[in-house]
Amino acid sequence: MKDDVKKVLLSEEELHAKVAELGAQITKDYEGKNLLLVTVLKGAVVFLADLMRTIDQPAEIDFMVVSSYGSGVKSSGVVKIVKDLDINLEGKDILIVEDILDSGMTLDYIKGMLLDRNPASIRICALLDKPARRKVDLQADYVGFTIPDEFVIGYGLDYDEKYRNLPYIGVLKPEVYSV
Ligand SMILES: O=P(O)(O)OC[C@H]1O[C@H](OP(=O)(O)OP(=O)(O)O)[C@H](O)[C@@H]1O
Ligand code: HPA
Repeated sequence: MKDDVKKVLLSEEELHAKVAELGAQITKDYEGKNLLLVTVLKGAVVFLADLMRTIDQPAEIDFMVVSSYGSGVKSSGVVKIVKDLDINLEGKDILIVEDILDSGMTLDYIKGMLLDRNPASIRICALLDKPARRKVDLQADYVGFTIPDEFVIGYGLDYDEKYRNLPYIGVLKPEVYSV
């Protein structure tokens, strides 16, 4: 698998150090709150699994599955919910845990939808931020790394559903895309 990788963008060590830093900050900020970590499958599962163990507050977790209508969520911004959250959001302090904020269309839609359910608060924690591709005015409240406009894989992120199990974040060789 590593023969397909052109370069390592973020090593396992860099990822783990940053996740610990984010977890420490979230621990402070959510003292005495009703923290609910909301994750959109599948890309963010690896980040969530690591992050939640660095947060020293009693937290709940819940998952959503979304998919795009027709020509794709990234261009249209229209998202269909395939699996909704199980937990009632009223009074909860929601932290949406995402692997990457790219165009921002997915998160913009999800944040708006969750806001309608009367949570006490709602914030976004994105491991990666690719601001060069943003199409909506949306920023994460917690960002791990700001990255250049390159397609990245690993640590949960996929290309064609593969490479999620790479323990680091890398960039694929161009020939992998063209086969
Ligand atoms: O900011 P955007 O341009 O909307 O892109 C970000 C979204 O794209 C990825 O999900 P994807 O649709 O690839 O599904 P996955 O999580 O199952 O990989 C990622 O996990 C975000 O949810
Ligand atoms: O760079 C990326 N890699 C994988 N999935 C993604 N979804 C949005 N951007 C990316």
